[in-house]
Amino acid sequence: MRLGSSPPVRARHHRESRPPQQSEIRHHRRNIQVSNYQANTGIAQGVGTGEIPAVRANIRSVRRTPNQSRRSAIRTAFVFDLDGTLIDSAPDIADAANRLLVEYGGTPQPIGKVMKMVGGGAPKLLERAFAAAGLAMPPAEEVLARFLEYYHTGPAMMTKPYPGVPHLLGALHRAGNPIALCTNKPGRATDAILTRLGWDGLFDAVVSGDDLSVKKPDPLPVLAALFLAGGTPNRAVYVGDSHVDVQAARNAGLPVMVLTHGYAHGPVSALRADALATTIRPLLRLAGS
Ligand SMILES: O=C(O)COP(=O)(O)O
Ligand SMILES: [Mg+2]
Repeated sequence: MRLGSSPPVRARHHRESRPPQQSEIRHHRRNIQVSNYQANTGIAQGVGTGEIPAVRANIRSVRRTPNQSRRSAIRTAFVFDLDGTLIDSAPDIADAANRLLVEYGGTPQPIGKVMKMVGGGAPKLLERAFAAAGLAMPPAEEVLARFLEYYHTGPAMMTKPYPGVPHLLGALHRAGNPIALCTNKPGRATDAILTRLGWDGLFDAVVSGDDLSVKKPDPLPVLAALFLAGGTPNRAVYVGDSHVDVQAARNAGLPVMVLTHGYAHGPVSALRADALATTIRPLLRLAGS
């Protein structure tokens, strides 16, 4: 369920007349989506970066509970990118993009090339794919809708978590570290992938590429994800794979670690991240910290 549409599925607890059970409250609080946040605060789609203080104030006053504040205040928060960081999603993305290129009379592009088009959101990917195929770009909305039709038929057919990722996320979740997902991938595909991987309820907040009026590298999605998850910038780390992530983290004032297994466009050393890692496993040391 995205911003601006009907209430989020997880808000169903509000409709029940009996008080929610403790287990439900926990489940609900651990699954804060931007759409819940918008419904509860009245902040509409179209917020700009100048409104970050308002975002912060609203989240603090509306979302936090004494318990959750105590828990999050003493734990390092993690904001994760999705594609190329937690999951190797390029095979399914390339498959959908190539089916689209063929539909428009182009030739399929090798997966290695498509990988380098990922990171700036689906509209950017499509611009790059049509340019690589030597095709004139059709109207952006039309081509995005067609791409998503293809992609939604199986967004996690070949997509897999990178080694160590499920273990890390489980450890952070159990240890009480706030964990947020901040991806430029459109929300419907994000949700489908999380479900397919069995990750529903794992993240404390999920902000996707079409949840807000701006995407990474704008800091707003990063900060919204962080605050919604119960974290604060002075005790948080961003984990990504591309220049978009490094820029977004810098803009949000967060330290950034880059995983070298992802979809960076050039040499990862040129990204000037605070840390580079070949796998996500080193972060295990921070579980509970
Ligand atoms: O859809 C994209 O372009 C990238 O998604 P990401 O932000 O999870 O890397
Ligand atoms: Mg990425």
